[in-house]
Amino acid sequence: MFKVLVTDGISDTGLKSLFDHPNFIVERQPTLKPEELKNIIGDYEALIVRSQTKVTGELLQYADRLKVIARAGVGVDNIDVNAATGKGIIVINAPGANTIAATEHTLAMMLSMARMIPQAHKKTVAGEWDRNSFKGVELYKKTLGVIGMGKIGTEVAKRAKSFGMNILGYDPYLTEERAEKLGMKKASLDLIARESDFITIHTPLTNDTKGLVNDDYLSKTKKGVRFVNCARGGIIDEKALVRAIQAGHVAGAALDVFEKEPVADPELLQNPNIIITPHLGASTVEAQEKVAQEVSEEIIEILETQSIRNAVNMPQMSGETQQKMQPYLLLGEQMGQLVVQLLKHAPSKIEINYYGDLIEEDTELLTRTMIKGILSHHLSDSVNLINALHLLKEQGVSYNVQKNATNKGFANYMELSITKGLETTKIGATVLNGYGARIVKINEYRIDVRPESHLLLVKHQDVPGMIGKVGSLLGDYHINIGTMQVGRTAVGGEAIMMLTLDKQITAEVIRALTLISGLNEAKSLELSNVDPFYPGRLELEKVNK
Ligand SMILES: NC(=O)C1=CN([C@@H]2O[C@H](COP(=O)(O)OP(=O)(O)OC[C@H]3O[C@@H](n4cnc5c(N)ncnc54)[C@H](O)[C@@H]3O)[C@@H](O)[C@H]2O)C=CC1
Ligand SMILES: O=C(O)C(=O)COP(=O)(O)O
Repeated sequence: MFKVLVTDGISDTGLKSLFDHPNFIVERQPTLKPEELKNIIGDYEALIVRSQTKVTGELLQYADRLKVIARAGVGVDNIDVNAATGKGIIVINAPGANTIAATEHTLAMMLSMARMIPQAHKKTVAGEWDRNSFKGVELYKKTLGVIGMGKIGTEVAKRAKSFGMNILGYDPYLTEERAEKLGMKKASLDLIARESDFITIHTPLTNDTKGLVNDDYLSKTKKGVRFVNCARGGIIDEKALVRAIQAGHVAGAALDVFEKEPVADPELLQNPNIIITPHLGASTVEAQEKVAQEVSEEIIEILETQSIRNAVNMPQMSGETQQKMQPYLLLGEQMGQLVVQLLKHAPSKIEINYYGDLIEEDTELLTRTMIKGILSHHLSDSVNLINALHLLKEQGVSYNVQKNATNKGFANYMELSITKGLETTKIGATVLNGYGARIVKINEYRIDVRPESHLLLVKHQDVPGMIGKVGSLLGDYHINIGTMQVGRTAVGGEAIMMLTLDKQITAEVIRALTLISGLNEAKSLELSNVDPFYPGRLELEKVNK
């Protein structure tokens, strides 16, 4: 049974899949104080929030069972994603589910500001029929500057075009071609300042965007410009905005989001040229159902089948890439598990090299699987694909990943080496088309072994009779050998034997093996379960059965 805590106002209809699921208990606590939340968070596997609940690092210290934090919306700035990552907690959101709601709210705010509808409404319902104070401006033939041309910015631009506006867009990812297709112009921030009659913000709040619209930027804008912010408070410096409005340079602002919510600053609340809504951009019936439905379904998928779609703290992969990469992901973790058992110590340095077809792929997740495999030997279950890199940094282990144009004789090949002091161990592996995963190199020895749960590595003198002696001793202990491979670098020197066994070998058998004359070392190597958070892990397990 999984327990899900829902704070903030989340749509009941959207939560239906969780309510209906026999393995989930959903509890709603919409009015908790931070202290109260701290006291109960330890009971839940999943937490669903909107923008109101602050999921701080301190709160997460109490979240011992928490596996998923779901943001029923887009912005995750109310969640300490770093702290969640450190604890291996997946943070998901519902990108796109409230795009239309936020878009329409932006246009509603722009039109309301242009025609002073809230101000006129207030006066009229108070009994005054004032037809002189509210002469607005038209959007037609005006220039709209859109800062942030992502999902919402793009939809705003499309709709503003239908009002006959000229659109300028700024976004580091906006290309000339896409701008042209949308019938708008790609512009710099300065050009937007110089030419826009309206400027609307649609970026996340980041270190780059915090205070993006400040005194300096405002001083570059056209006199009479009007601002809309339905993205995040803090992107526009509120004090600077008020100064520019009071100076008569900025004609007005329509704000849905604030540096501090709820907003209490009288300079904003009582300014006749500023219209305000209480963070309502996503508040439509449709958007609220959709965000809640998307995160509910994803929570079920993550906790029941361990597959992830919209994690904020995990590299994203298309379904097609996931399918292609699945065998490598499992092999990567197994390489990590093996290499650390060979080194016997926790490493201080990790080197990963990709060759052949793999250099064309996004290998970030694959790298994480190797690191997870290495770290889990000493840190066990506390490591997963979410926190692997974070924990590595915490342990002070350096890592380096390289993609190489050569192919090392295989269509794809990956090599993982780890170092502690002067000692380095290395595993090379490939996925053979039609035959599956193979370990093809251990340190300097070439081998060809399918990774299985129980492995035995023997180092011995390259002399006749060694294979027979090892085989017969294992037989005496009723240990069945699945496969066996030998490798050597020079005839008559040291050689290795890698065996796959049907069961784990005991310390007693290892001791008996080391008594064989000519046998230098015997080592049991164990491969455990794969990470529960692989994308498509279940399919992967089917493939490997
Ligand atoms: N008021 C409300 O209730 C709502 C607010 N939002 C907020 O709206 C914002 C945009 O949401 P989406 O369009 O869904 O996100 P998105 O991720 O699709 O788009 C964000 C865009 O901002 C761009 N960007 C990032 N840094 C930038 C910079 N320094 N300068 C210019 N562009 C930059 C990105 O390249 C991206 O294209 C988010 O902050 C989100 O939290 C979203 C929904 C509702
Ligand atoms: O999705 C977003 O980023 C929003 O800002 C919406 O916030 P809310 O869910 O309405 O508290």
